[in-house]
Amino acid sequence: MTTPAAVIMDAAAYAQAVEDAVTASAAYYADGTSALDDEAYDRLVRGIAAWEADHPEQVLPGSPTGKVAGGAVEGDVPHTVAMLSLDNVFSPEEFTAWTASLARRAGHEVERFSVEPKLDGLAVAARYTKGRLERLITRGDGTAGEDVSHAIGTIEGLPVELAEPVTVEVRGEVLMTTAQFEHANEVRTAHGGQPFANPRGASAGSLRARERAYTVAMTFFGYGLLPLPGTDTALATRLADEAHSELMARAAAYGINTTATTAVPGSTAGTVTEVLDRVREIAALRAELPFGIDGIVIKADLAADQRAAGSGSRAPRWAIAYKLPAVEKITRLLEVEWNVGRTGIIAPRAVLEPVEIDGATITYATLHNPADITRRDLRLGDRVMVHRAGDVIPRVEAPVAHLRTGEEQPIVFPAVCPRCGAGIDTGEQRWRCENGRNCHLVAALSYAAGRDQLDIEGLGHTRVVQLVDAGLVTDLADLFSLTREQLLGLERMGETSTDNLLAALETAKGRPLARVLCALGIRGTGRSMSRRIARHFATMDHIRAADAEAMRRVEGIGTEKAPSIVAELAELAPLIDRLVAAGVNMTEPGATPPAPEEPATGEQAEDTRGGAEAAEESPGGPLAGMTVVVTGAMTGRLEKLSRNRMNELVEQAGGRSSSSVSRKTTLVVAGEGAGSKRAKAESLGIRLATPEEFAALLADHLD
Ligand SMILES: NC(=O)c1ccc[n+]([C@@H]2O[C@H](COP(=O)([O-])OP(=O)(O)OC[C@H]3O[C@@H](n4cnc5c(N)ncnc54)[C@H](O)[C@@H]3O)[C@@H](O)[C@H]2O)c1
Ligand SMILES: [Zn+2]
Repeated sequence: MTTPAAVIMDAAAYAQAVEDAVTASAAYYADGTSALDDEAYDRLVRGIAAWEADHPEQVLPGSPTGKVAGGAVEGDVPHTVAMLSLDNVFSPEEFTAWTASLARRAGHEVERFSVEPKLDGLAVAARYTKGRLERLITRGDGTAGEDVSHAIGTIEGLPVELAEPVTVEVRGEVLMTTAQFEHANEVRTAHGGQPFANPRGASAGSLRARERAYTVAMTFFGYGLLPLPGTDTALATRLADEAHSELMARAAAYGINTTATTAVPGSTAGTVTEVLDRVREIAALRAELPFGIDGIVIKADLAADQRAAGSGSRAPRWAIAYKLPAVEKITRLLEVEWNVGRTGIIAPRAVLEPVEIDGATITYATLHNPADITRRDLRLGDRVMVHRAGDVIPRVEAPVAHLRTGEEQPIVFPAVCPRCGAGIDTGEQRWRCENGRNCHLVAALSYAAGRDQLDIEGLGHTRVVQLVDAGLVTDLADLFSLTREQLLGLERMGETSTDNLLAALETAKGRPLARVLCALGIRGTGRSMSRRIARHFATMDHIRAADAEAMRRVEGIGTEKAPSIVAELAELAPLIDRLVAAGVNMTEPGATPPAPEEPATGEQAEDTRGGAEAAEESPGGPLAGMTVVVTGAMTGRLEKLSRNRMNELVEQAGGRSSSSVSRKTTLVVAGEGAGSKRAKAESLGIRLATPEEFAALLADHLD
């Protein structure tokens, strides 16, 4: 699994690629503000390397290939021994091939490897004189680094004073744990700064920053220990001769933090198989680690093997990075959705421009909670760093703030529960619908009682909440078994309102099947779909008897929707049974059930389908075969009818209701103030009717 290379066509594209890579690299090491994610950067550098292999005479001196930090970083403090990068392998095969070349250089099979996580931060050298930390230097270009001694004392795991008064250089990685990163961005944005895109960038930026009004914590993990000019001879000899694993134990004894304190401690292995087993173990733990790793570093453990293998100018030959797939990608934040969970927690979710991370296409990512959005200063349209490791739900790490265009928009937080419309308890970090666990039920019942469904007068949102809170109603059917006594027992429920509500419930039982079906709130079936299903099947029994195939005969129901509707109806069976028992109407006025299907195949099946449709419409009423659009204000007999009721009427009269005028439209009912739809109908030569004319046409269907 090697990152594919960018394709470079000519010298001009090559020069541009070199410039882009160096710019990205400089930003990456300086303060973590590269415009590219690692995968994009690696692809670019591979493209550069491929082009250079074909055009060796045209290699530009500024090329990043073969250099530590891509040649983009400089320093003025010379390193005693070069601080190199690492070569990479991406598969067991590549790793095995590397051990073969290592054996050739060492003159024998290497029999002891050290295996450590490859920590994703930045390398530093810490110089201790007589046990005191005196100087901290970045890797720089490998030969000289930058003095960052101002950070001494702010890095956990890198003590100012060692447990022994030794003069040594400790090398290791400075990084931010996930918690440190979150905190750093919080502090930073609170000080008016822009958030860092990811922990690696945050540690690079924070380590180099001087004279900030605040300090943020970072963590150090040592992975190297070597003598300095002032080291006493006996110790220097031991440091030169000890195995890597022994040096790590020594560093830990001095008080330096190492991977030994983590869930993925460095270990040794005797064979390639053992190494690969350990690689798999570490990789499997990656998603749960409190810090980022981007691979596993395998080193020849014994000093003699290391010496025999030697080093190149960019990387040692005795160590290799077994790279793991990238877990971070930059993409765009398109939208924020607010979902209400089972317990009423209202959780934001990021809708992303689809991005592939480690083989999976990511479209959604968690945003934890509203405070998190504020803390990260996220905006709609932001380029964001998305993190996904293993099966853990992808998360938005942070905005890539330096890529902002100014077009980004603030994220609007909901003022009421997006599901049931109740107030939101914003007292905690995680917002919660005031209806808590009842949110779903309240939303479902309020919807069912709504004007376009069962139209139960007197059963508004507040009343629903009251009934649910009192435990009187746990589903739709319970509404119809409410007693007078129960209702009278509720607060603010007098005799009159009780009687009115009971009467309204009685009326609701007689609503057409389409509305009852709609009240059930089956996913993907709104008002018009419910009407079509009800008209097609005529009775609830026919609907329930339908399999996916039969369901698909309803206009507008495709292969995906049909089985899900059938399955949901099956789930609702007990509820529907109880509604039937309560006396709720389960037939659609004016509709006739479909003729029983004759088994048919191929073209014949199509014919049967056409026949079924024709049969559905033929009993049809005055609007049979017509597609009707209603627009403008209704008057006369139609004045009080909602648009939904109008559409319902159209369909009861055998027509199809539509909301937009097209060539398929056969009639436009244009009331007062009908604007563009009327104009369009006129331009297309479509028949127009006034509300009065239409009422006359529908006389039989108006009550
Ligand atoms: N996004 C960008 O714009 C951009 C630019 C430049 C580089 N990069 C990324 O940086 C990487 C190359 O950087 P690099 O040169 O620092 O090399 P590297 O990160 O691939 O490997 C070398 C480094 O690994 C670190 N390391 C972690 N754990 C270690 C351990 N246990 N033992 C030894 N070393 C350990 C050390 O810091 C060492 O310097 C690539 O993955 C590239 O994608 C990205
Ligand atoms: Zn709610």
